[in-house]
Amino acid sequence: MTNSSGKDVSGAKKPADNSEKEAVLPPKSNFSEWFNTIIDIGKIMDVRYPVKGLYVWYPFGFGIRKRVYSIIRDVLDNSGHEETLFPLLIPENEFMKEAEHIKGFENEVYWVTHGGKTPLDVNLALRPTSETAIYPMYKLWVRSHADLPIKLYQIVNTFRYETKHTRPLIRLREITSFKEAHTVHATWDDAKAQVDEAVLLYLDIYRKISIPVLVSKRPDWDKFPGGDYTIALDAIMPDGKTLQIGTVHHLGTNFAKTYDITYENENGEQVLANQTCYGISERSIAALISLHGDDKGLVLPPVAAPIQVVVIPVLFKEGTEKIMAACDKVVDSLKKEGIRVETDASDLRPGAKYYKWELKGVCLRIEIGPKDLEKNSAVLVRRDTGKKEFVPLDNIADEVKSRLSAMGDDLYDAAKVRQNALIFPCKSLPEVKEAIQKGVATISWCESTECGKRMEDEIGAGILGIPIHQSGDSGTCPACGKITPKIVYVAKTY
Ligand SMILES: Nc1ncnc2c1ncn2[C@@H]1O[C@H](COS(=O)(=O)NC(=O)[C@@H](N)CS)[C@@H](O)[C@H]1O
Ligand SMILES: [Zn+2]
Repeated sequence: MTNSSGKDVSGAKKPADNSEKEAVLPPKSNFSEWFNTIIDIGKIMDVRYPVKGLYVWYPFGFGIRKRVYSIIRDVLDNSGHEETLFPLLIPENEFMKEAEHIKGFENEVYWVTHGGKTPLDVNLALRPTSETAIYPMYKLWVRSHADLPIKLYQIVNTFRYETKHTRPLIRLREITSFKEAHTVHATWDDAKAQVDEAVLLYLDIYRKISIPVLVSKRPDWDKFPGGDYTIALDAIMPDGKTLQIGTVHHLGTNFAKTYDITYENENGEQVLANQTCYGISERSIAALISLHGDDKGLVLPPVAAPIQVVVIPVLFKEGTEKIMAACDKVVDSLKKEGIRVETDASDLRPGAKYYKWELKGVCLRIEIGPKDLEKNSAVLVRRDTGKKEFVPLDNIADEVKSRLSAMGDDLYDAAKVRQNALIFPCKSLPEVKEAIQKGVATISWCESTECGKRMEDEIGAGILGIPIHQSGDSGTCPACGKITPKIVYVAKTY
């Protein structure tokens, strides 16, 4: 792609024409290459869009997103939240209130300065997150105690001029699937209760898509700009680095002061409101793909799989009609149960079919051949374990349903075992340094900033957070030797 002066601006890899062979998936042990390849050949996102940090959803990948985000919507809608939509463009004067007081996003924000050839009288920011779009409206909406709490969320695209290495699903400049909730409360404690609820809701969402997470309080120097404190959910990726896949921020009255959000209490006084905000992005999909995938490709929990079952007729010269009729009957009975099922009647060899559908993470494969028909049975193969079973055709729908529901739990349990195997309790900083090459270290910390910063400098990695569930056993802070009951996670992060 070239710009008006003929300069090649694509910067992306040359478009692969159809003749180019599909890339071969490397083993998952080479995680970085595995991830980049599966995003491409698994038809999740097309990374060739000619703007750095912006990517295109393939329909298959979008099918995964659609299911994950319908789970997010269900959990939020069933916990007193209402979905809405605020504008994308934010006037400079409102945005700069945040920049003066809170210094959050002024280095990451994109600006719109013209309408066509006409310079705008006020520059407009593309929302990097929507506090500065929403809170001037909250100021208009919040008059009295009776207006509280407000619990709204939106699922929008946001824009951040990320200067670190951009990657599809993990670090984008256009975050295409940014679910942001913004709540308003009468007191600091009410907002704290909302933070606690939001953490539980996020745990529920991630449990539903079989993702185990670490929950911790970010150190003060790493909290959300303008927040009182941040609770974060991190997934341990297969390479041992952590990916922040959700954050919940207690904002105190900081933004209410900046945007003058006050309510009249029972005594007729004007009181500053307390707020929270909490976000999830397409990193949720990155974690889903990364934690469950294997050397053969995607492994998708049934709730997120665009195709849950593929029926494969094993055809020979004769008996084709009978086999196809049996396959159609199976497909009908599964569709009646709301199961997402396809038949692969293509002329690919069976082995090539297995490869194709395993790559796409289809949860269950059903094979029906002449011998199966004679026994009125079919072969069922689970994608996660590869386990092969013969099941009677008569109640195939129940057989499939029971395996699909077991698979979601089994995927979670297996991922939880892998996560725990990547957490290394340490007693000294050299041990931590070694442990974070493989996963997440735990170490005692007296919680003083000075010790925390010293530890980070010596380790060459950041304190990820203070686990919200602490064992309570005491240890000694490796920086000052003080006895402390607090342990922290230390990890390399995305
Ligand atoms: N460049 C990015 N690409 C993809 N996801 C991102 C990016 N930046 C942040 N996220 C995700 O978005 C979540 C929320 O972002 S945030 O900055 O922590 N929090 C906020 O913006 C608050 N306003 C809550 S919505 C993060 O936890 C992270 O999972
Ligand atoms: Zn200390």
